[in-house]
Amino acid sequence: MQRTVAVVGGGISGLTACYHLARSPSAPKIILLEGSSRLGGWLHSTRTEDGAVFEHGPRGIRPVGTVGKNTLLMVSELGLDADVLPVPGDHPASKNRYLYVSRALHRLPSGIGGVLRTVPPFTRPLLWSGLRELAAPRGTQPDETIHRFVSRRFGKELADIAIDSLCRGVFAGDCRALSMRSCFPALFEAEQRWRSVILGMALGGGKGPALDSALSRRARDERWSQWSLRGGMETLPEALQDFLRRRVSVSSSGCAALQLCAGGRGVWSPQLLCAEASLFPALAVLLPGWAEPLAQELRSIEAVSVGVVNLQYNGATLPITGFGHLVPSFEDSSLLGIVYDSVAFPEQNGSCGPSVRLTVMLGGAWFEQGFGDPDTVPQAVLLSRAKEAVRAHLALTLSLVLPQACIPQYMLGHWQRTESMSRYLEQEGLPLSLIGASYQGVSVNDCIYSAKMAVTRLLDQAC
Ligand SMILES: Cc1cc2nc3c(=O)[nH]c(=O)nc-3n(C[C@H](O)[C@H](O)[C@H](O)COP(=O)(O)OP(=O)(O)OC[C@H]3O[C@@H](n4cnc5c(N)ncnc54)[C@H](O)[C@@H]3O)c2cc1C
Ligand SMILES: C=Cc1c2[nH]c(c1C)Cc1[nH]c(c(CCC(=O)O)c1C)Cc1[nH]c(c(C)c1CCC(=O)O)Cc1[nH]c(c(C)c1C=C)C2
Repeated sequence: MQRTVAVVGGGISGLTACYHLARSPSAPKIILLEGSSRLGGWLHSTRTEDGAVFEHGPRGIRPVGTVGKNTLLMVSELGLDADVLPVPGDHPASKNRYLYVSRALHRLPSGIGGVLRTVPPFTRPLLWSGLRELAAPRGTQPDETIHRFVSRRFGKELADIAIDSLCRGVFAGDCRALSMRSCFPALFEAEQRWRSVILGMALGGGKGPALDSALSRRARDERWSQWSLRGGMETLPEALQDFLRRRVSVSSSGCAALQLCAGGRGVWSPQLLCAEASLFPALAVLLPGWAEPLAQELRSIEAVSVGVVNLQYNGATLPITGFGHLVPSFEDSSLLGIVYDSVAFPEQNGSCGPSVRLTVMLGGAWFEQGFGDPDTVPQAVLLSRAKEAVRAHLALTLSLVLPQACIPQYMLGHWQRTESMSRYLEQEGLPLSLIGASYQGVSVNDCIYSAKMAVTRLLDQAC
């Protein structure tokens, strides 16, 4: 009898799981249960009548590493090569990233010169931090906050300014609470294996699986820092949806409860990012009472809200060019940073003549402190905060759109939580896999790769 696999959640993780299930030679019957009226989750692009694109969630994907190549391979298989908008290595959006410190924008140092000289806002050359790292002893803790790890190895100034900002620009989170082991596993392991992160990065980096495609070779040759798609990131879930038509039954009535029946199998892709920080309880409540140990672990995975404000300034020009700028928490905790979308992807500006498109990211781990309850904060408050920041940082005035978002937070001990959930599923013999941004990486690449791996394991078990 043909097996049935249920995939819960039609974000990029769930759609990728369906894609690999449908392509398998022993494809099961696939049911996709989605709780909203559209598929794609956070890959959501608003396209205006004049052709401008505004992203609600991710706006660029990195092409590097196993996970980056894997995504480009899927993009190629879906026939999207011609839609890819690359940002090559010599583009200003690849070379220039800024920090807003002491009410001024500072370009982050790059190249040998940048490392040897003192570059503000830092008070000594970054070379000093590198030498300190090479001499620092190996850590002894099973897990550590990112801030502690970096202070111990590279010094406090780098942790306070650069790492604080980096964590806000990737996790919208606080590096004093996030786990090094779970957020940056490759760096954590480099220290364990080689004693030094720098040595580990230089000497380590074993070969991953062969996932090359013409697109990933082009990305390597042209040193792309990131890529998007002409019609916006939502083009990817749309292409997956086209592929899955007639291969998958989609139900948009969502999933109200999960029950095991004899011989049943399920791949669970929970709701991972939502407007509020309470998404994991959402999956936890679907579980039957007897799976309380799993529900408890799920409830303890936190997430933060991000106010995403898209702005378009017609006829304006930016005073600087680059990817964007980040604001460290000591400068302004509730303003995370501003992405200069029109610099990286001018093709998405639309036909209204020259314009500047920006995305202001607000809140994150500091949302409640800065704006109150994400459920009730008036959009006008976020909009005016965003416009004010653009005026103060970039001397531009005017406006458009705004949605909200959430990013899961890997706090200390996250690795134990994920291991304990896997052990529980194995011990109980539960036919379930947990995939998506709350477990093994928040990037689109991570979600796509972990969905593929879960399907491979599930199909292997069946053989
Ligand atoms: C503002 C923002 C910026 C980002 N920027 C980047 C970036 O630049 N680069 C990058 O790589 N990544 C970025 N990310 C991260 C990345 O976009 C997400 O981690 C990823 O899209 C998560 O995909 P997912 O499928 O796991 O979850 P989601 O996209 O949240 O999808 C989950 C799906 O499950 C559905 N669902 C929920 N509950 C139920 C239920 N009970 N029954 C059925 N269905 C249900 C939801 O409606 C949704 O469709 C960003 C995220 C945000 C929010
Ligand atoms: C200001 C807030 C945010 C900005 N982007 C995100 C937030 C919360 C979300 C995000 N950004 C990236 C990822 C994926 C990470 C990956 O592993 O691929 C996610 C979930 C990419 C990214 N953005 C910045 C960095 C340093 C990275 C890591 C990869 C890379 O080096 O490209 C920096 C950055 N993010 C934002 C701004 C304004 C900014 C720096 C100028 C917006």
